[in-house]
Amino acid sequence: MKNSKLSVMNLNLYYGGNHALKGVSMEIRKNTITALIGPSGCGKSTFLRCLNRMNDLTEKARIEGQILLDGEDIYDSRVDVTLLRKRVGMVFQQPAPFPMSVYDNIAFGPRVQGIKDRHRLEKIVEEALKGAAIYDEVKERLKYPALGLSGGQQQRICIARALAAGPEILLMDEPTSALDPISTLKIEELIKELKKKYTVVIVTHNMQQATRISDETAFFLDGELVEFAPTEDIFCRPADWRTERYITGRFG
Ligand SMILES: Nc1ncnc2c1ncn2[C@@H]1O[C@H](COP(=O)(O)OP(=O)(O)OP(=O)(O)O)[C@@H](O)[C@H]1O
Repeated sequence: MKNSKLSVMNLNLYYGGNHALKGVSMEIRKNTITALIGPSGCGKSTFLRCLNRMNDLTEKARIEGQILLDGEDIYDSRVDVTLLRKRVGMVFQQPAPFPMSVYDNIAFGPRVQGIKDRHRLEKIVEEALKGAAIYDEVKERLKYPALGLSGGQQQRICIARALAAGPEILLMDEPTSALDPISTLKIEELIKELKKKYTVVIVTHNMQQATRISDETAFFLDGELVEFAPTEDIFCRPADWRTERYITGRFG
């Protein structure tokens, strides 16, 4: 497919005897926002974690199928998983900055990568904070503890931390579910801005959020990808009766 960033082909995932993803295939296009929706336990987070091999950390998770990133299999044994996770960054539900200053939070990853030069680090931190639309709010407070910021600001610090690694794809697992409506809207605006540079895949329980920000929506049910289509089609003219029941609030 033209502009494909990630191609997922017949992906199955088992947690021991629990078949959590069932033959999922999907093309995720570059510079788009893809929303993953579906009832609790349908496999959204599991699917998201497959995209940067976070499930490798779960001992009993077994995967079959293929995921290609720019045409290359991310599960190939020669893949450097640390590098993969640099290319495919992740933002979680609970904003969880490290208990250190704003500056050190962002510089943490680059320092681990061996960048020591102060000017270079300063530039990376500034760029990442600007990219996460939080620079103006914290530029006078770079030495302050990140945990002293509001929840919405902390989440943008976490996004900045992900950006500092220089990713191509951002995976977001319900990034606004712990935030108030104003902070949520700010993060949504930011995500729409981020797609100019990055490819975004976001799990959300909030269907309005999916309609507000995503280009394409994937509806999961019981480990199966029921429907994957442009967001407008999913919400205005779903092809599958199960999608229709879900988006009209009749189950889930
Ligand atoms: N680490 C794990 N070990 C074992 N089973 C797991 C693990 N993580 C998820 N599961 C199981 O896999 C299935 C899918 O869970 P997953 O968390 O991916 O769903 P979800 O759609 O993201 O749910 P939610 O919306 O509640 O976060 C569920 O049956 C869940 O119990």
